[in-house]
Amino acid sequence: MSGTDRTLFARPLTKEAFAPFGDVIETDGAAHFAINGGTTTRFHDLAHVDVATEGGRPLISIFRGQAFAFPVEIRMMERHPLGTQAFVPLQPVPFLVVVAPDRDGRPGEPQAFLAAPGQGVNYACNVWHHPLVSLSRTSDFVVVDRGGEQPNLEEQTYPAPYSVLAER
Ligand SMILES: NC(=O)N[C@@H](O)C(=O)O
Ligand code: NI
Repeated sequence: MSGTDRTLFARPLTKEAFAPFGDVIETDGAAHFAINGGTTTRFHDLAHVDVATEGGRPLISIFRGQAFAFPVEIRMMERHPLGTQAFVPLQPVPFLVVVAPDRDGRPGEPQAFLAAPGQGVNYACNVWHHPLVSLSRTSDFVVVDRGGEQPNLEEQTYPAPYSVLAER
């Protein structure tokens, strides 16, 4: 954190840095092998999808996210206690990923990551995150998450907003 005490700088999204919050979905460094007679490469098992808790089922949806401009105000966070949630852009566009550790049932200080074109994310179960933040232009994302009858959305508002800047 730098600048005022509620200013964040987005840092590059990497598997290592994001590991406490979930998976980075990307071909770089992924296990892969040729299939279909060598005409296709399968980048295999890129994220841990967990949506079966309490009878949940996997949903595949498309979110069309409107573009935000920096500085991005982070006023609230949410989480999905019963399942993971993956976002994979359908076009090679950057987007902003904001997550936070849990602090006694509320989101702690947020961490901002800039997903590069070609990257996606999979939030682990019950991880605090900000709803989709597209950048540059309205973009479509394939979203894989949990369907079921039980409530699976918890939201918390920060006492004061954080402001995310693109970079130092
Ligand atoms: N609410 C909803 O379906 N979207 C959020 O979960 C989100 O993370 O964007
Ligand atoms: Ni969500």
